Amino acid sequence: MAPGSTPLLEPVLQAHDIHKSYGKRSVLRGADLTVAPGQLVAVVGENGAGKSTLLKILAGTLSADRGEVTLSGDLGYCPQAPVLNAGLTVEQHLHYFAAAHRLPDLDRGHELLRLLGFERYAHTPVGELSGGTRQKLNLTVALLHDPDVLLLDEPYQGFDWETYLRFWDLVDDLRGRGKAVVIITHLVFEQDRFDLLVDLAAGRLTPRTDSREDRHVSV
Ligand SMILES: Nc1ncnc2c1ncn2[C@@H]1O[C@H](COP(=O)(O)OP(=O)(O)OP(=O)(O)O)[C@@H](O)[C@H]1O
Repeated sequence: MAPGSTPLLEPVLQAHDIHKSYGKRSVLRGADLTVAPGQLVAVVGENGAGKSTLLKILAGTLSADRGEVTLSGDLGYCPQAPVLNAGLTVEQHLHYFAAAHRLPDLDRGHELLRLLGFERYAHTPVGELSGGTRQKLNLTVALLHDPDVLLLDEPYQGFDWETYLRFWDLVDDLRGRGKAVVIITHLVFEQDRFDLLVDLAAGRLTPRTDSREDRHVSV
């Protein structure tokens, strides 16, 4: 069990003793994390602390040198840099990813376009979108198959205030439906939104004791 993390429900995501170096640069040195269904977790830390590296390892797009990640259920991952095709429209991305996830229709995709306020760009090629709108599509793609665990790497970069608020409505809805959400954030003012805040420093994760975790797990 990760220090300070005591979910009552079976974890949907567990990382144990994760180590990762880039050449001689040791970034993760025994990072542990346990996430329960419906838990909203913030990963905070200085620039270069290894937050994105950790998320990539949790998402399975980067291998750890040592340690183990256990996931139950579907995963959605929103990386910092959108992996989108500039020549395809927003709608074409929905089709592509819906097919990849074998979804029967685009209903959830269209709902996300509406919720994030960018339906008017449905037929615009990604190469012509603003950075913030590309980020909305990046998030939509991660959410499309309604995954059980969501890993979001600074997901609201470039969002205007209205979209930022809509983003949190979306997260509240996910959390209320038992989805686990792990978010890398730098924004100090939003930290009381989370059930659990973990600090990444010196390659290890340390839960903050003043998080809302106790409140959450007693619900
Ligand atoms: N592919 C790579 N090759 C070599 N070094 C890397 C690579 N990716 C990241 N690093 C280094 O590993 C360290 C951790 O990087 P990472 O991007 O995980 O940090 P971060 O906490 O997400 O930073 P930020 O808050 O600036 O986004 C940094 O020193 C970075 O330069």
